[in-house]
Amino acid sequence: MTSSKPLARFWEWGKNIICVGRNYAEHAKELKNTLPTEPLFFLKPSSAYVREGSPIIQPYYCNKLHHEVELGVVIGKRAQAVPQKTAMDHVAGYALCLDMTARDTQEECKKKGLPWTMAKGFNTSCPVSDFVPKEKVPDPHQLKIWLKVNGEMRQEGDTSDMIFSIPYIISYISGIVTLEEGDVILTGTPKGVSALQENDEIEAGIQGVLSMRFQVLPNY
Ligand SMILES: CC(=O)CC(=O)C(=O)O
Ligand SMILES: [Mg+2]
Repeated sequence: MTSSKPLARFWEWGKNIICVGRNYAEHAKELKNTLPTEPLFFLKPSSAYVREGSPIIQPYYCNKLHHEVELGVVIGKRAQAVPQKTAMDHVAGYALCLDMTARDTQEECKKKGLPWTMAKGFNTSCPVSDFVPKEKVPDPHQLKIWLKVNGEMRQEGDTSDMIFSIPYIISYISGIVTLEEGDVILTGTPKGVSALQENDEIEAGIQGVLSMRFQVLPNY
């Protein structure tokens, strides 16, 4: 197993950000989406990363910027078509991630049958926490993740509610896209996504593990 030490700065490596969508039934329901029969996934460029201390910038074309709090799984060892049984051997640790979404743009893309890159992959669309080595998380399917906006709770989810488990997701994705050390898989958001305003303060956390803060700024 590769040492988890260099992964403490996984967000600087220009690695893949792979996002699973509709992995919580209640969230799929709130957006009136159907439930997937296999993991639905899309990519963000690594320029989407932003760290605490820097703001989330609302894209100029977006009038409905949504937060989606998600558990990130950080890959520690190359995974190519791995079975579920050994999938967790490829995990180095975890991070809290936000899948920032230009919801109005995504709705337009869906209507026109276009890819979601402008809606999901813009600069600062992937705020991330510090890296948490897997030894510090006894069971990643028993974590409470939450997000507040200006002190008000908007999202409270439990990773036990994920439709597809982490080993299943790794096995499925790695059969299509080879996963490399430093790649991150965002595992989908629980219910409670909502629109943000300029200057809103976001605080999000994994209960008992860590929390992080970000401010939303306009693009000018
Ligand atoms: C409908 C979405 O935007 C999918 C997604 O990113 C999620 O469920 O998380
Ligand atoms: Mg998402």
